Formats: sequence, structure tokens, C-alpha cells
Amino acid sequence: MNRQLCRIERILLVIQFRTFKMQTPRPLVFCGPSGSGKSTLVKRLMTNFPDRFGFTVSHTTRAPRPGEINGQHYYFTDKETMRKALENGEFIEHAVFSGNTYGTSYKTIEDVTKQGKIVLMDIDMEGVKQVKNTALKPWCVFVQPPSMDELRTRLVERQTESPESLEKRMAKAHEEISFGLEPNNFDKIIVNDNLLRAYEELEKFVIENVLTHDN
Ligand SMILES: Nc1ncnc2c1ncn2[C@@H]1O[C@H](COP(=O)(O)OP(=O)(O)OP(=O)(O)O)[C@@H](O)[C@H]1O
Repeated sequence: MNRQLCRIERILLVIQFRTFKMQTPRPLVFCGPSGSGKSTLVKRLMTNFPDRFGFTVSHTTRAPRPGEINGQHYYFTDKETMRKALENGEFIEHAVFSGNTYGTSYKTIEDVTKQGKIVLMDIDMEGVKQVKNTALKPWCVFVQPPSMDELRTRLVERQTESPESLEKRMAKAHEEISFGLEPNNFDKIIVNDNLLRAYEELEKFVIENVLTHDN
């Protein structure tokens, strides 16, 4: 009887595991210094594979930039609400940057998964450390700027940063690049020199790994 039960339990476990795998394919996580081109690459990927990927919208306590839409670019929230939600364990990852908290809620991951899409996340280094070893087993891609000078130029030309926030982003970039280039931290490193070339390299990685049947 006991042996029989063990066998049934084992079969149930296998079914459960298979169902879990079927429901939650490995997410695709992007990380890289601010201005390295994550959003640009992600946007292209989403345009080319609209039915396959769903972007998880992060929460943030920072103020919206001109043109940013709540629920599309971020869920804009206040510090107290965010603090309570974190306390309730509603976030799979979060990080503080420049006095503001950013995070991905379990709810947004669930929303994407329910649509039958692969979760796509754009998160910072601290967030990667938190999601890397979860059961989600994400594919992690690091977007590397071609040089620090080029990174600065792109941030300046984007015209989204004050001189102060520009310096903060540049200072953080050094640390992020060291983390990005450390062996085994990422499954793929893309140097975003030429956008077309970088995108093609990303797409090849995605097709050969993230979109394979056993993902
Ligand atoms: N390969 C490239 N060559 C030249 N410019 C680029 C390239 N990739 C991105 N850019 C430009 O660099 C700027 C920064 O890119 P983007 O906003 O995608 O960076 P990001 O990593 O998403 O930044 P953040 O983390 O601050 O959101 C944008 O103005 C974008 O158009």
C-alpha cells in the first residue's frame, strides 16, 4: 500500500512539475546600465514577437517623466503604498535607486503568464540577484554599452536626465558593468554598439534558447 502511494505521489509530482513548466516558461530578464539601450532592444523584440512576450510593468515611487503613462511605462505609486506592498510580500524583486523604489509585483508576472506569454522584465542589478535563483529560472541578458563615453552621450542626447541624475547613472554604471561581466551572472551579454547588429544577436539568442520548446 505504501509503495503504491509513493508511486502515485511521484506520478502526481511529475504531472505537477510538467504543468508548472507548461504554465510558466522561463522569463527573459534584461539588465544593464541606464542608457545602454535595454528599452530600445526590448521594444524591437516585442514588435517582432508580439504574441510571444508580455512586458511586466514595474512599480515605481519616482515621478512620471513627460509622456509616461501609468500602467504602460510604470505603475506610479507613493512611498507609503509601496512600503506596505513590500511588507506584504507582493514583490518578487525590488531595488532602491536615487531615493526611489522600483519593483516587479507577482501580480504583473501572473497577468502575463495568464495570457500565455513569456514574461519579459527590465530590472536592475539588485533585482537580477533576487530573481536569478527563484523557481522562475529566468534567462538573463546583460546589455553592455560600447564605452562609458558613448553611454554618457546617449544619456545626454536622450534629454531625460538632469546633470545630477546623469552623474548618478554614470557612477552606478561602473558597478553594473563589473556585475554584468562577472562570469555566470548572465546567460548572454550583448554589446549595444550598432543597434541593428546588437538586435540581430539578441534575436538569435532568443530564438535558439528562450523560444525553444523545452523552455
Ligand atoms: N545602438 C545604439 N546606438 C545609438 N543610440 C542608441 C543605441 N541603442 C539605444 N540608443 C539610444 O540611447 C538612448 C538610451 O537607450 P534606452 O532608453 O533604450 O536605454 P535604457 O537602457 O532602457 O535606459 P533606462 O534604464 O534609463 O531606461 C536612447 O535615446 C536610444 O534611442
